Amino acid sequence: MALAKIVYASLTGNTEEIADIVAEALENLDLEVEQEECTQVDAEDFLDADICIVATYTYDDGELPDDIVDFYEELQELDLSGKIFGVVGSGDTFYEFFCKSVDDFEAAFVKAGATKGADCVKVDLAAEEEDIVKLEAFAKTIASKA
Ligand SMILES: Cc1cc2nc3c(=O)[nH]c(=O)nc-3n(C[C@H](O)[C@H](O)[C@H](O)COP(=O)(O)O)c2cc1C
Repeated sequence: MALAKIVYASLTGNTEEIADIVAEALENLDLEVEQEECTQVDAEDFLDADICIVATYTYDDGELPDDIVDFYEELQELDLSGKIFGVVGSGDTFYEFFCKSVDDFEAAFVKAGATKGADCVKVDLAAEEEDIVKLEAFAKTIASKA
């Protein structure tokens, strides 16, 4: 059974809920899923996974959350060739750099040599019905690549 690892950063819960939605959708597609908060893991834990997923919010003018910076820096040093990746996240369209951390993680995965398994999903604050549809489609597409 393919293993999907989801690593998330979340301050007020929106991104954790997004990670939960993706995890449940992947489990319903018969994948084994491990979900961890970003300070509890090392980026190299992705080496055990077939599918590597990051869920992150964006802070202060398009910055990465402090909690996930170490993970982000480690990630870029890895060789993740042969791995499938996907990135989802929450932001707020009020800000100029909406969900920029999602784009930053996409670039980090590409630098690490991973293959994009599905288009990123950016959610405005908490996931609503239309976002859940997008997140489930993300899970279905990425699962089909494993
Ligand atoms: C001080 C502050 C700065 C923020 N800066 C950005 C930003 O630059 N871009 C963005 O898309 N969202 C920004 N946000 C919005 C958060 O990313 C958004 O509230 C998100 O849902 C938080 O996710 P969480 O509930 O998982 O912590 C900011 C929020 C705060 C409080």
